[in-house]
Amino acid sequence: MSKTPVKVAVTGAAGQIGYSLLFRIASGALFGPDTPVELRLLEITPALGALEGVVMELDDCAFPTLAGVEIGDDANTIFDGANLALLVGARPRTKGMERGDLLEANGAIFTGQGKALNDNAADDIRIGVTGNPANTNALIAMTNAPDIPRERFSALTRLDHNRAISQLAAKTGASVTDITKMTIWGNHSATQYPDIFHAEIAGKNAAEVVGDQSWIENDFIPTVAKRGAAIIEARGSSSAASAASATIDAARDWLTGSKKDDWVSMAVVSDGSYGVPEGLISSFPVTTSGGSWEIVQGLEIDDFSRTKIDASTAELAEERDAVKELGLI
Ligand SMILES: NC(=O)C1=CN([C@@H]2O[C@H](COP(=O)(O)OP(=O)(O)OC[C@H]3O[C@@H](n4cnc5c(N)ncnc54)[C@H](O)[C@@H]3O)[C@@H](O)[C@H]2O)C=CC1
Ligand SMILES: O=C([O-])CC(=O)C(=O)O
Repeated sequence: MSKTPVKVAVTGAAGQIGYSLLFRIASGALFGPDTPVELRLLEITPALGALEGVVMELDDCAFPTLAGVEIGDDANTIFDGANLALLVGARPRTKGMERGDLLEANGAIFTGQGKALNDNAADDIRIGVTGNPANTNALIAMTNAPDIPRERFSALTRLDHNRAISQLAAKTGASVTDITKMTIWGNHSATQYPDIFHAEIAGKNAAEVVGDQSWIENDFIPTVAKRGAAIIEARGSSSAASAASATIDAARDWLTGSKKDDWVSMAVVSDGSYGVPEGLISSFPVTTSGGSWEIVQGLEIDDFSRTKIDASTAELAEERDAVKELGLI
């Protein structure tokens, strides 16, 4: 293992997601056992003490793939030379809050971080945004990083994608590995549209296998879309280990490629495909390869799906207008 380490920057590293995410990255879950990783961890100043404790634990794991750790509260320093930036740091919502409530509180973080990435990251930088409201935070960071190609930014809807696969597997008795071509459209919010009309279970159309439109509309879609709130209700704090796992899945597939005859859901900048307004960061079915993605084309969208996609992208347009109003983009 003599390769140059991949520099992975993680923000909000002392938070709950960070506590799961860092150990998985350090142990090779993202780049495999033969690629050393340097972690570059950003936190706000008051959390640096706690972050030092996390670094002590990372040291204590003696991970063969962990080549070094740098911590700090200055984004310019931490993003210096980063090849991958996972922007997790943001205030999570608590009971009773909707994601919209976080727009102002968290949006401001992403202007500064977008600029710092623009000025300091490596030329091959890829940026994944997990911190909520993830799509609009990614839009803010992208807009504030004019020198970084727009397709290098994505927001996390892989957790929703994984949740949708899990729910469909439970309903049909299929194994999660039999389920392919799941799609999350739109915003990582309660308006998202988990779509099984193009999904397959062991090669058969998933909606036909289920054969129950009422379950799709009244059970599956709301369960997936409101899963984050259900976890907050049950746990008293928002999903963390599953969010970290999805953050890894998303980055790994982006960099190493999606599986043959399958696709993944990623929120990426719209080129107008499927009527999603150009420039919004919206979730699509995408295939990936070597750090690039392509929106899957040619899927038939019926009236039911059209209405759902339009509702979620209308919410994204409203969020974009709100952050424009706040001067963040
Ligand atoms: N997209 C998705 O699927 C999911 C997103 N999330 C979101 O991820 C974010 C993080 O969640 P948790 O780790 O549970 O929250 P947390 O509150 O445990 O940790 C957040 C950390 O971010 C840090 N932070 C705040 N401002 C920062 C800044 N300017 N720079 C660097 N670090 C900063 C805080 O000090 C804190 O340690 C939240 O916005 C949450 O809503 C959570 C679950 C799923
Ligand atoms: O719902 C929340 O606030 C946390 C989150 O994004 C999720 O679990 O999907």
